[in-house]
Amino acid sequence: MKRENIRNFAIIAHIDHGKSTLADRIMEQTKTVSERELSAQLLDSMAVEQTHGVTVKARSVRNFYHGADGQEYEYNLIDTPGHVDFSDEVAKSLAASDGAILLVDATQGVQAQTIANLRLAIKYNLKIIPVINKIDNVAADIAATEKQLRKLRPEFASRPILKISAKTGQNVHQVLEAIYQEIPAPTGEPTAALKALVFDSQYDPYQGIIADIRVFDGHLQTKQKLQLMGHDSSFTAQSIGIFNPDMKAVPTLTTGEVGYLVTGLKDVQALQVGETITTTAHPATTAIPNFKPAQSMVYAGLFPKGETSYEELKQAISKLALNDTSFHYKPEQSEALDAGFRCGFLGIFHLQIIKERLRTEYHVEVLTTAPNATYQVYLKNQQPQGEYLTITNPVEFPDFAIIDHVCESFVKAIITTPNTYLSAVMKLCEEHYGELLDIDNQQDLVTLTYKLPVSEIAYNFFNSLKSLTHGYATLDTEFLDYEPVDIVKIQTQINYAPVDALDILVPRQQADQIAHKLVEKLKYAIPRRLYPMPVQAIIENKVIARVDVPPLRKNAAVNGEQRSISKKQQLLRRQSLNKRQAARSDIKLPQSVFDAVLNLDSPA
Ligand SMILES: Nc1nc2c(ncn2[C@@H]2O[C@H](COP(=O)(O)OP(=O)(O)OP(=O)(O)O)[C@@H](O)[C@H]2O)c(=O)[nH]1
Repeated sequence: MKRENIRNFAIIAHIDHGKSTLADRIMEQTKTVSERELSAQLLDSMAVEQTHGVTVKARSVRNFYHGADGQEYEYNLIDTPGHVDFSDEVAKSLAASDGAILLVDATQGVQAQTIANLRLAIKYNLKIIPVINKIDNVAADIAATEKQLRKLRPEFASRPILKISAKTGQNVHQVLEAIYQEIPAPTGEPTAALKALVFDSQYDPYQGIIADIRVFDGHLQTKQKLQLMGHDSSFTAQSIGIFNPDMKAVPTLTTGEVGYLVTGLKDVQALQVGETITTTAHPATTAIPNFKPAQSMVYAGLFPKGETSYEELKQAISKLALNDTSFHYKPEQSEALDAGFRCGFLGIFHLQIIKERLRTEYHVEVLTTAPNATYQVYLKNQQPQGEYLTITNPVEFPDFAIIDHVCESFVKAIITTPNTYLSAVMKLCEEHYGELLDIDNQQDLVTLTYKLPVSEIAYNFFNSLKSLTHGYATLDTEFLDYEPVDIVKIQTQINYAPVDALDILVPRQQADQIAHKLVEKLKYAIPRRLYPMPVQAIIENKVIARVDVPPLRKNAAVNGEQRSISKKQQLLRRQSLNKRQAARSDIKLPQSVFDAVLNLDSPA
């Protein structure tokens, strides 16, 4: 296909506004797939996507469209996820696109994620086509949605705004026409040295790393010797192809085209998303400017559970990380849970999705510890001045006696909510030490901008926000800066043995209250033994709270039964023997224990 007739575009929208449905309709109307094949949403093929009904991974599909101008066009469509926790995926899709269809659900109007995605598209300099979806729905308020959209950007004020139903296919042909008319053809030099951007990748046990690429300059052929810009290592293009929507091999990918490259590389670290590929024979001189991978907001420990071994978890995690650039990991050794990984996520929902993907795609079971934010710890008499420790794991939090001060990451939280829930949302933010930065009214919607400590939103904030607003509010976060906070560590001992995996960092003001709640929750979460087990919460070497996990059977020493002294002594000896054997080593903690820490906000 000649370059002038290629269009690379993404569909961006708020969650559930209909991106995947529109992608399906486009594939159907361009005859990429038949109606029958579309019975299941094709692009959301991952098991976890089908269970949740959301798109987690971006997908690219090549379609051919016969325009009303008589020409044939190659449409490379990239489906993107809409959840706030996956904005990194959206960024990757946009880095490979020249234009974006901004889809807005007429029953819901403009939402926070519509605005956040629009911001990203503008950052990548994309041509944006605003489209109103779900016009067939009886609850659709097309006029109001159009009014909101027109206010979003000066260029939307007077341009035509398409109104479609992705479900019925009504007016979808107008979108197909607008794509070649409005989105520019890719630029680039077909005769220049090869420059291809890796915008996604996955791991195949037989074929190694398969990279999703866009060719920016030159062309790529099978069996070509390739290298990464800035690296010495080289590899051969085992095969190249396109998604149609399944993988289909092609001999060449030329300037502007999107497709896949089978690298044969078996080391999952060998190729990172965002890198530029060139040929060893005629290497390009400069790399394609990289997009910035998102910073991890929350960290949690992932440990093998049940039948899963450490090695299996390691394999699964490294392959998954290749496929998800916003997921980071490093090995961790816990006294209570043994060998595992410290992992960084964009948010709690991201953590849940990773956990499920590990289970459904890699068949490994994991235990996750309570998530925490990142802290910068400045020590007393620190040499050289201004140096700090970066703490992503509460276990590594230094002794309070040597700490000078601690800084925590803060985010800008942009919350869009219907007006009716405004006061409830503001109350929630204030309870979480939020500082109101901005408030913006758009008809029935209010967009609140708060500065919030990450630790406050790392736990239940998102769930509370959703339940307060019956699911209507949206949350988008952006890293701001580190600021001083007064943080202490709560350590937990079960049966006098410290359980490092239960360490949590909390604001000093709330520490006592949290310590009491924690032991109360643990009392019911820890599996019982034949003898009572004390659970203690310790802050700065002082026991702040204590409960006893009741024994499975009554204690020989305290039950009121009439027994001979020698019988009681015998029982007591046996119990104390049990206790000594049990202390430290064999406290097996189920996931419910860590969930208890996670749900400290809810009543005991
Ligand atoms: N009535 C009506 N429903 C639609 C239309 N388009 C999509 N839907 C429905 O809206 C829901 C969400 O659609 P999806 O296409 O999965 O939305 P999405 O934006 O891809 O969602 P995520 O991948 O989770 O971000 C589904 O139940 C669709 O059937 C439409 O034009 N009309």
